[in-house]
Parts: sequence; structure tokens; C-alpha cells
Amino acid sequence: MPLLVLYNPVSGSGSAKAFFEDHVLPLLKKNDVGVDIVASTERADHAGEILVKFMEAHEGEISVVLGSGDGTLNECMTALSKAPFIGKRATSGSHRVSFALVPCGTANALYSTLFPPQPEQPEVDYRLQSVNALINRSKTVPLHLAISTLSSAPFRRKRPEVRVSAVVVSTCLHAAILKDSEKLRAEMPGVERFKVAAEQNANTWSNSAVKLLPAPNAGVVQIYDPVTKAFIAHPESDPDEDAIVDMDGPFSYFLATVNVDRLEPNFVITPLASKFPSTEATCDIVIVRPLRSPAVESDTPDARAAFVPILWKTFGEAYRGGGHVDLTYDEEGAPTATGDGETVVEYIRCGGFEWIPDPEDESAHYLCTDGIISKIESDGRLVCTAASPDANGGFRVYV
Ligand SMILES: Nc1ncnc2c1ncn2[C@@H]1O[C@H](COP(=O)(O)OP(=O)(O)OP(=O)(O)O)[C@@H](O)[C@H]1O
Repeated sequence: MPLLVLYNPVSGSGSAKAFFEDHVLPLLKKNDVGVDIVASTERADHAGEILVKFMEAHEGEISVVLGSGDGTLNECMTALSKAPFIGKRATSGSHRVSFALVPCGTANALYSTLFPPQPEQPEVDYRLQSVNALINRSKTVPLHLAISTLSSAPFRRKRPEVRVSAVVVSTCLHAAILKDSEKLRAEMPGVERFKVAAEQNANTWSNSAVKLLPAPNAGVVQIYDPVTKAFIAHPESDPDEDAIVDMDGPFSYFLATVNVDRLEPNFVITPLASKFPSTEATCDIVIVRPLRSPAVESDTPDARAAFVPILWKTFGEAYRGGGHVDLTYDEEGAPTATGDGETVVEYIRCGGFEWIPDPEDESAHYLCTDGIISKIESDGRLVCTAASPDANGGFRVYV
């Protein structure tokens, strides 16, 4: 099987080159695994260009040992989804790419979902698990994709832009964190830059109209029920009449995942994604709408400031294994793990969503797809749908 070894030397704290020279390449050699090309990226989007060229020159199912974070994996998928089928890629019976991931990025959400950190595990062993799975040809898992289409206002008559993601599609606070944290990368190469950017953006609320779309087989939008600890049909999603659920803002948090239950090794944002995976491609969405709190009557600067501690308490639970989805408001609007009030978080499982930002609200227009920031045009909208690749194509990961 053709094998490309590819790493991004600037991902995370810049450890990939040394880690590949000291550990990954010697391990492949020791196990007589033939490598066709070893390549290091030289600029943004270079990883995708290298992979497309490699597939044009090699027949059959391709394997890639990829040393990076989630953003470089995204660049590989995006490049393949846009490149014309030429060279051997056009004649090959398989378009499948199987990745052995080596976590070298900042968040490494996909890797840490597939290989949750274990106490006392030596770091080198932790990072080589997917490469060892490739060497042993043990197993691969398929990746679902989130396809995001960003449309302009109809009168602009422009082609929509499409983004492909394998980890996260977000707006609101998470998109703002990823946008602002990039400026801090040089001084803070680790996940601490996300916390600094979160504090800078904590009191931003975004106004948008949202439609939650049912997944084809489930037929309804589902919502997490803290009592049964399972997804149930959303009360506003009627499979016979109208299964789409409409939602208004303001939104403090709106984040959809595919394939992952966490955004960082210890930040479990969509806990059921791994515990109870969906049989079809779905998005797990975590939504915080502050006006659900009995203590918040309207969107004012004071209300936004007062809501910040509630947000931190909520996401603090995500750092403790994903308990934020079980929090409810007590009568004073404080989050509690044992009450039966309104849930603080609306945790949704569905086939996708539409996000139609209020044209007057700049903050509602930022979008993050696997760490890459885009801006929805004024009077434009985002439509995101979960999809599965066909049997001969798609992306898989060695586990
Ligand atoms: N040689 C290079 N020089 C500068 N930028 C690069 C180079 N190669 C890749 N990039 C860019 O580096 C960015 C970050 O990569 P990546 O997502 O892999 O790491 P990360 O952001 O640290 O990790 P994570 O996405 O897991 O948080 C990508 O957006 C990519 O475009």
C-alpha cells in the first residue's frame, strides 16, 4: 500500500520534526514498513497539495502518517474534496485515504477522542498508538464529514463556498476563541491560549436564526434528556408534520462536532458522541442561550456580565468529563447538577443546521471549521450537513 509520511513542523509547539526523526521514522523502519515519501509542509495548504500529488502518482488505497493537529488534517480533506480526479487518482478503483495520526497540534481533538489519555501513560507511547495500529494493520474507523456551505445574499449572485470538516463547526464563543487565540500562538503554543481568548470573548452574545435539521434515518431532531441520560425526540420535531426545529437567539455558544467527543484531551464537550455513537452521520450540537436562565430577562450589558460566571461553571463541567449537559437552572438561575429546571445547555443530535446571522450583528458572522476561521457575508447564511463517504472513498483513521 502506498505510504506518505507528512508532518507540519509548526503545529502546536513545533515538535513534529524532532518527533518524526526520533520516533516515528525509526519505528516504521524497525517494522520494515516501506515509506514512499517523507514530506514536511512549508506553508498553509501545502499538506493538501502534497497529498493530492501523491494520490495522482500512486494507485490504490493510500495510507498517510500525518503529524499535525486537526487543522492540517482538515487541509488534506478539503484539498481532496476540491481537486479534479487526474493521474492515477482518476483510474484507481479506490479513493480511500487512511490516516495514522501523530498528535503534534495544539488541541488534537480527533486523536484524543480516538485515544483518550490514560493516567501514567508515557507521552511517546501515547503519541504512537495510531502508527502502531498501521504497522499491525489492526483496524480503521471511518470519518463522517460536516459539509458547510456559506451562501451570499441571493442578489449578489455568487457561488457558495464549501468547507469540509471532520471535527468541529462552530459560531459564537468558540469561533471567537479560535479567531483571537491565533494571535497568541507564538507566546502560548499550548491550549492555555484558548482560555485567554475565551476570557476576552466571554460576554459576547450573537443574534441569529437557527434551523435544526433532522437526520434522514432518525427522522427527527433529538435532544439530550438529563433524566434518562439519553437522546429523545425534540418536543418541537414532529416526524409527520414538520421535523425541523426553529431556534432564536441570542446565543452565547453554538458548536457542532462530528467524530469527536472532545475539543482537547480533557475538554469533553459532546460526551455522548463516543458513549452512544450515532449509526448514521449526525452532528452533535451544544447550544447555550442565556435567556433560558430564569435570572436573565433581556440582553443588556449587565446581564451579559452576570452570565459569564455561569458560562465558566458550565464549561468547567466539560473539563470534568462532560457533566455540563446535565446541569439545570435553579430558581435563582444558578446551574445545579441535581435539579429539574430548564437545562443550561441544549445538547442536540441532528442531521445538520442552518445558521442565519442577524445582518446587524457582526459577532454572529464568524465561523470556525476545524480551527479555520471564515466570515459569513452580510445577508448570507451557513448550511451545515453531516455526510458519510461511499465505500470506495472517504477517510479512515488507524485505531
Ligand atoms: N510550514 C508551515 N508554515 C506555516 N504554517 C503552516 C505550515 N504548515 C502548515 N501550516 C499551517 O499551520 C496551521 C496549524 O496547523 P495544525 O492545525 O496542524 O496545528 P494546531 O493549530 O497547532 O493544532 P490543532 O488544530 O489540533 O489545535 C494550519 O492552519 C496550516 O495551514
